[in-house]
Amino acid sequence: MEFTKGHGTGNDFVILPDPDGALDLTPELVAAICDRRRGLGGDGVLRVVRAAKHTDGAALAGEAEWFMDYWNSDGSFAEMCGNGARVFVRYLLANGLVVPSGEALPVATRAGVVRARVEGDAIAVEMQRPRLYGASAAALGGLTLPGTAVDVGNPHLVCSVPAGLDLAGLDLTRAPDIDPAVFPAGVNVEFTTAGAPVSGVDAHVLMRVHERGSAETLSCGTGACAVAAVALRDADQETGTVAVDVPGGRLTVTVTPDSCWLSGPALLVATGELTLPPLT
Ligand SMILES: N[C@@H](CCC[C@H](N)C(=O)O)C(=O)O
Repeated sequence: MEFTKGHGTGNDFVILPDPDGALDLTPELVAAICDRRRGLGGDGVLRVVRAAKHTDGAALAGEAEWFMDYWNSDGSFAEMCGNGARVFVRYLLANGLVVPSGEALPVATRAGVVRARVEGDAIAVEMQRPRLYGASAAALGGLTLPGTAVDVGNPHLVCSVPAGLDLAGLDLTRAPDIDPAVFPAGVNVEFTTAGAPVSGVDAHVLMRVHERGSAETLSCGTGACAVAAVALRDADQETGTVAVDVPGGRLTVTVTPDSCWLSGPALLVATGELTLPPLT
């Protein structure tokens, strides 16, 4: 079957066109495709399916033609993927599946319909406004770091790394320990520290992430939104623009009274033919 590979700030996805929902995608198949040695490799899979043809998208078919069926690299589902949505829109545009009209382009997801617009080389997606809902902590390598639980359609825990501790030195080769009572469905854990001032933004933070279902990735769009919301709260601001530097590049997050725009590069890098099932 045909595939396209794409990424947004190094968060990479295998894109599978399946307009009529005919593909029997299973957790095992997704994990095999995302395997970086035996498969194509990716942080996740984006299946491009008509909303009307997918059980999780059918109720949204009146608002958006296309449903982003997002899967993590371990074969689990997630409600939302910010970088995935941006790459998904790049794919729709590149393949003539949506017509740019000057209006924001709707995409159905498990977290509802998001809207996207092209901003020069970047794709911006209007996400739900991050909701900060409590305190928790993550433990790794003998450290316990306090953090804030944030809902961006999917769950996040944003932990500030204290001055004197090297963000780049954190060992994210294994998942941080989290409180399953707070996060019964697991959580994406972001580690942040302040960056040097950048003109034109209200705050600048550096971020690394250990994603639920995908391990450490070079970037996480929903994570950047969560981190931006926490940075603004810490600056006593309800709204504002935050530059979030991730290992794969820079994302810009603008929080308004009722929404959150995530912007950054979204690129398609390859197309080809995938032999299914690559399960051995
Ligand atoms: N990388 C994504 C988030 C993908 C989903 C996440 N791993 C989860 O399970 O919630 C992004 O860019 O937002």
